[in-house]
Amino acid sequence: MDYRVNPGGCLRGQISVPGDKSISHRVVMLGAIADGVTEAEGLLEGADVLATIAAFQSMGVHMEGPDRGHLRIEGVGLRGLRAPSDIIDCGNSGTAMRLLAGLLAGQEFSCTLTGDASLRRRPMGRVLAPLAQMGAAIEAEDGRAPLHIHGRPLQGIHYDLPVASAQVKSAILLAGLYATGDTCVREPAPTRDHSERMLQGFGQPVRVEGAQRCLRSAGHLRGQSLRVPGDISSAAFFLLGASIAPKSDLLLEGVGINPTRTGIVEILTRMGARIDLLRLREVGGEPVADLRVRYAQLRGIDIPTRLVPLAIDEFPAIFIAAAAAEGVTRIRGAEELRVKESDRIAVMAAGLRTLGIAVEELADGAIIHGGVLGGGEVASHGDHRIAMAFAMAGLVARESVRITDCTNVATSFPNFAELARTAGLDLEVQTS
Ligand SMILES: O=C(O)C1=C[C@@H](OP(=O)(O)O)[C@@H](O)[C@H](O)C1
Ligand SMILES: C=C(OP(=O)(O)O)C(=O)O
Repeated sequence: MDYRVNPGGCLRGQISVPGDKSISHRVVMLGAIADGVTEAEGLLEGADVLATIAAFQSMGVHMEGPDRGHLRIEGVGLRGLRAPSDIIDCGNSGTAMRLLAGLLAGQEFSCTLTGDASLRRRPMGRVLAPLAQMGAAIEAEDGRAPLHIHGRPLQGIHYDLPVASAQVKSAILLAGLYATGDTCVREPAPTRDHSERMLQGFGQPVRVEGAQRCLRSAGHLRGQSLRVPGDISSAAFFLLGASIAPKSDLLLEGVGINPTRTGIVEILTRMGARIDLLRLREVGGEPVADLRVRYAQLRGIDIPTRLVPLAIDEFPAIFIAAAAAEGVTRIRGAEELRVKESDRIAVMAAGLRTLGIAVEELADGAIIHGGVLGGGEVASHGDHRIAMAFAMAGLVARESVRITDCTNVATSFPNFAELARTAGLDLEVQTS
């Protein structure tokens, strides 16, 4: 499935983006192994989260939904999962695979996790190493999926994360629920803290000791009812589009603004964007606001490296903002982008060059020279965020932009095309 975006137009009105993907995965996981019922509202019904739901159903967890964002989970308790009937397919989702590896390492059964071609290329050694230190037995060729997990008793560890990764942190903390003693993870820089917040909400204390997060298993979790906030990583494409397209004025309702996720707001604001945070409130243990974004001429900046983990999924959008800005933008310290659903540095650089923008690719980032975007055909390489970022580039391109291989947009934002059209993007979905 391809997108074709015709130039012109602006983004206006009021929209709500779907539920947060990171939080949705976690509520399914914790709800499944909690005691009692968990009810989620506003859950993302994207393919990545559906893969996590199917994984727990195959391990004997009964769920109703998801139906219009509502999911009811009958928790089986920490020790209630059963050996899955088949190989677990995590699809395109790194979060599903890495968090499940931690959650399943201490079970009393064996299972296998696999995924699509993109996920089978991504590094899993980063979770296998700490889990092995905890006593896990996980076989994987060359540190890649499929992962063959042989459940074993685990013991807690103190682990210094070599990369700033919320997925690795979360995998270790989830394994810690099944381990004896304390499990502590130290991060080199702050990363999203949804696991820590949600564990607390389910009655499992997580201690914060400087850059270290520690837990000692309470032996059980308590089922919860919670509402999932809108995903700031999905809102990011609209923050981008409205910032670069003249006459835009858009309100995004109910977006999660957890400070470990708001790097995109800070980066765009530093570039000159006009973004207002309105009606600040708390939803499901997470801060939420309505975001108003209006057109503004953006300027190139040097992106502070401390903001990289706080905006890690927003770099495809940031590359487009930089291309549409006046002057030069430098991105450094972002080598993690090379091991996402695609090599996001290489794929963004190639796509921008196709549209006539000068980009110097660096091992850990890029230097982007803002200019006028032309039209052309850009390959998304099956990466949802690349597809949505280039769709927004179409607002300011001189000719139409065709983006190929956009099916995976459904992993994180199933109604993207429809919502973008509602807001004013001239986007056609082409299936051949
Ligand atoms: O924990 C999570 O839910 C996520 C963590 C990030 O990955 P890393 O931990 O690999 O940086 C992010 O890119 C991903 O989309 C979701
Ligand atoms: C990197 C992403 O997700 P995951 O690691 O879960 O595949 C993403 O959604 O941009």
